[in-house]
Amino acid sequence: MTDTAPLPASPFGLPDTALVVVNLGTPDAATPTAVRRYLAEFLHDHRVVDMTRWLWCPLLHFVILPLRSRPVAHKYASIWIDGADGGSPLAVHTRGLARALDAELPGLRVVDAMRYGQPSLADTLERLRSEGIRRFLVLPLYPQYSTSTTASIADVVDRFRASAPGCELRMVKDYHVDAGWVGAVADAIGSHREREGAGDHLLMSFHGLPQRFVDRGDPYQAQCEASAAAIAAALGLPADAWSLSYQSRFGREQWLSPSTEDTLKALAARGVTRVDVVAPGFAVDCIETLEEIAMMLAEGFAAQGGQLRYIPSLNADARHARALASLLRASFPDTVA
Ligand SMILES: C=CC1=C(C)c2cc3[nH]c(cc4nc(cc5[nH]c(cc1n2)c(C)c5CCC(=O)O)C(CCC(=O)O)=C4C)c(C)c3C=C
Ligand SMILES: [Fe+2]
Ligand SMILES: [Fe+2]
Repeated sequence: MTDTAPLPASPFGLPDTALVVVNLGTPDAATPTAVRRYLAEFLHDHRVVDMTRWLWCPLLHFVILPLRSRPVAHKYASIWIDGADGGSPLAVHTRGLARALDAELPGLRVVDAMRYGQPSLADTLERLRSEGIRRFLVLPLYPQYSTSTTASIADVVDRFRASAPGCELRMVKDYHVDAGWVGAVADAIGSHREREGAGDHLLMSFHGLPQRFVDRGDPYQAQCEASAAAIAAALGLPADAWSLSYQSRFGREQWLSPSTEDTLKALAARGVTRVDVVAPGFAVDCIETLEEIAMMLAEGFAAQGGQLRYIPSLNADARHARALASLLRASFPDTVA
């Protein structure tokens, strides 16, 4: 089949191919109960915490969930989006991006799904199959591949594939240096700099990962570095005008360094007062960007006499949808027109 050949239609004239846009997941309310339910599912995944269950389950159920659910619920409450179409920013923006992609890709049925929580990826695949979909394209909203995130989505896809003979499932692995995506991130940074004036330094902050994962072969760190270098090159930034750091450490073991917090302290100590922070690993805004960077780290930097300006994620921006649509056309030329 060529790039431009029409998709075979289902008996009802609807597309028989679905694009499932998958994100991590998020609580369905900013309450300790909902956060506990979400964290319990997330932190039970062996891809995320690989500690032996004998040790991890008691620690999770009797220490982490009781201690963490309430303060984390307060954090979610501080960023929650009100209104009929509201909710956790990660859910709201993921839904919005799926709608924007649906408009870009008329031959596909585009839906959003979550690895943890609702709408569950496993249930979504099953529902689509019951509605006649036989071909599935899966787009994890992680530009950089990690076993803790992308591979966990692949686990669900593999399980569904094994249970659904006759269905074809294909998945994007990563898009960390995809030219369209790099251009969209660079454009968003460029627009911010035009509007607000360029800061003295651009910090690209990525979600962290235990160092151990990288030591055993996870390509995540190398892909974050390649993404940051490509974005800086697209903006024409000299090496001393930007840096890369890792945020959102969880637990006590060694995570990737330098941390975003330490990097901001070092910049303040060097007399850098105006820092623009962007988070290119987060396709959409979430607790880690809106609460951790734009609220907590910004407050900490202000206390050191500086000004931190957070540049929002691409979210449901048309540039984002166009870049991902091109990526899908290039990745699946026989299916995406
Ligand atoms: C962008 C890529 C991500 C990687 C890699 C990643 C690894 C990773 N995360 C945790 C623990 C937590 N992460 C949490 C939130 C969270 N993580 C990502 C993305 C990546 N995580 C996103 C997009 C979010 C936001 C979710 C939202 O609802 O807005 C949380 C929950 C919040 C909290 O309790 O602080 C935890 C916990 C580990 C352990 C890990 C790698 C092993
Ligand atoms: Fe358990
Ligand atoms: Fe995380």
